[in-house]
Amino acid sequence: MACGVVATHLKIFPGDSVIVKGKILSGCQGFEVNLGKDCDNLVLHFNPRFDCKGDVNTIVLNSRKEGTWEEEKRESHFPFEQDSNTMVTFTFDANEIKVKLADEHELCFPNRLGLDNIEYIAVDGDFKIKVLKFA
Ligand SMILES: C=CCO[C@@H]1O[C@H](CO)[C@@H](O[C@@H]2O[C@H](CO)[C@H](O)[C@H](OCc3cn(-c4n[nH]c(N)n4)nn3)[C@H]2O)[C@H](O)[C@H]1NC(C)=O
Repeated sequence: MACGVVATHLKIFPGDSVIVKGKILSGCQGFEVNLGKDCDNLVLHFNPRFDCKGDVNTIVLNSRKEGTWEEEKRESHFPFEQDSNTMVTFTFDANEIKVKLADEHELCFPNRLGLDNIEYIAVDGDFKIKVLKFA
């Protein structure tokens, strides 16, 4: 997997959104967007998998607390194509993170860590980030 982009010391509060735009590389096995406090405390690990770790065309979502993965959620709605551009919007709320995919489909993931702000974002995998926008 490519070594991606990391942004720290952010001040993302409830009601704020992060828009990630980029290109899914040809032959992509998977990519991930991680949001949270730091790399070991993630309120959301968003991990579309084309074909890796036993998953095919599945979005794996999870949280990570003090370096330990918690219970995964899986989403079979998979509007991603290799060698194409995509956009994902993450809207942070005190109780959950709303994820809007490029086809307007929305997912929700609980704010299990109870974070009242997000200061860390990391994008990694077979993905070339083009835009990281805060709204
Ligand atoms: C079936 C038996 C065991 O279950 C498998 O267990 C794997 C290992 O935990 C799961 O894969 C991990 O799933 C995680 C999300 O739950 C992550 O996607 C993880 O890859 C990313 C990753 C980040 N990090 C990491 N280490 N340190 C930091 N900061 N980040 N380590 N791995 C994957 O390696 C994998 O998703 C899971 N599969 C199922 C079906 O549950």
